[in-house]
Amino acid sequence: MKLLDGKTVLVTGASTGIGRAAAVGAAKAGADVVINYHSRDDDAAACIAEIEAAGQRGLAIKGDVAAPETATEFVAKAVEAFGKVDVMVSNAGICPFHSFLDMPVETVQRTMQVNLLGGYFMCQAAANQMVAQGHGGALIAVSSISALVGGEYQTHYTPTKAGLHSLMQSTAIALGKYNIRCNSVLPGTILTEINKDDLADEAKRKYMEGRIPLGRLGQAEDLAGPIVFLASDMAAYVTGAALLVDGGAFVNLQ
Ligand SMILES: NC(=O)C1=CN([C@@H]2O[C@H](COP(=O)(O)OP(=O)(O)OC[C@H]3O[C@@H](n4cnc5c(N)ncnc54)[C@H](OP(=O)(O)O)[C@@H]3O)[C@@H](O)[C@H]2O)C=CC1
Ligand SMILES: C[C@H](O)[C@@H]1OC(=O)[C@H](O)[C@@H]1O
Repeated sequence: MKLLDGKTVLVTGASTGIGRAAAVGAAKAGADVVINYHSRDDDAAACIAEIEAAGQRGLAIKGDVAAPETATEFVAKAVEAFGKVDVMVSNAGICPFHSFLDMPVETVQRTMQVNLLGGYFMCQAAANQMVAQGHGGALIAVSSISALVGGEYQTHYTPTKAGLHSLMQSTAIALGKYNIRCNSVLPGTILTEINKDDLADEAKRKYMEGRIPLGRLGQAEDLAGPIVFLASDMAAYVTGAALLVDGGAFVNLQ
């Protein structure tokens, strides 16, 4: 018996990085998995191949999470294909690093729309489906350590991560009566496409590594276990929680 046997798990932003690791991790734990992605057709197809190699069914649906209708379509197509939705992992996100004083309006708006509003509408669409099904479910938002601490070039980004953290707290209250659990994971610095350019700066990368008690930056796969746990019945009494997955970076003051 695997942790997610019989469950249908939806993951946004799963063509690469943390979303892909979560999708493949869910499949390895026994779930059928439907993924959303924005632009990387080949990577999305490769993710589905990994899901199928794990012996599970997979389906990729392209769409921009910034548009509310992407969420309702994503959930509807998942139900059409696999009959139900048990878990929504709202992961899609962007972080175009930029200084505060000259931050372009469009960059702020796009970051808010993708990261926060995209997460809101995805969780709302999944929750409506779960309520209609009548047997509970789990929402998991990929927030960030950046929900708790700031970043000089992330003034448009960190509020979206704090917002997702807060969204899971409020939805935990709103949806508890339906046995829908709502939690967030708070990754630290994880080596993915989102920060490839930022961490190409050797000095910055070394500095970030030096802040981490476990002595290394994270890999996308480091998030798979925590996400599978929160999706599973092992976490049946966990809701409104936020799980730091940061190698200890947050607690490392001195
Ligand atoms: N890496 C890190 O250090 C940390 C990351 N996070 C969060 O983790 C999440 C995943 O990031 P990560 O894996 O690192 O980054 P990646 O850049 O590797 O992956 C981002 C994923 O999001 C998708 N995506 C981007 N924009 C949209 C959109 N408008 N609609 C649908 N999908 C979209 C991308 O799709 P495609 O490639 O097809 O365009 C891709 O699948 C983000 O929310 C990020 O904020 C949190 C803390 C730390
Ligand atoms: C993209 C950044 O490297 C990454 O994003 C986060 O949310 C983390 O806090 C890191 O800053």
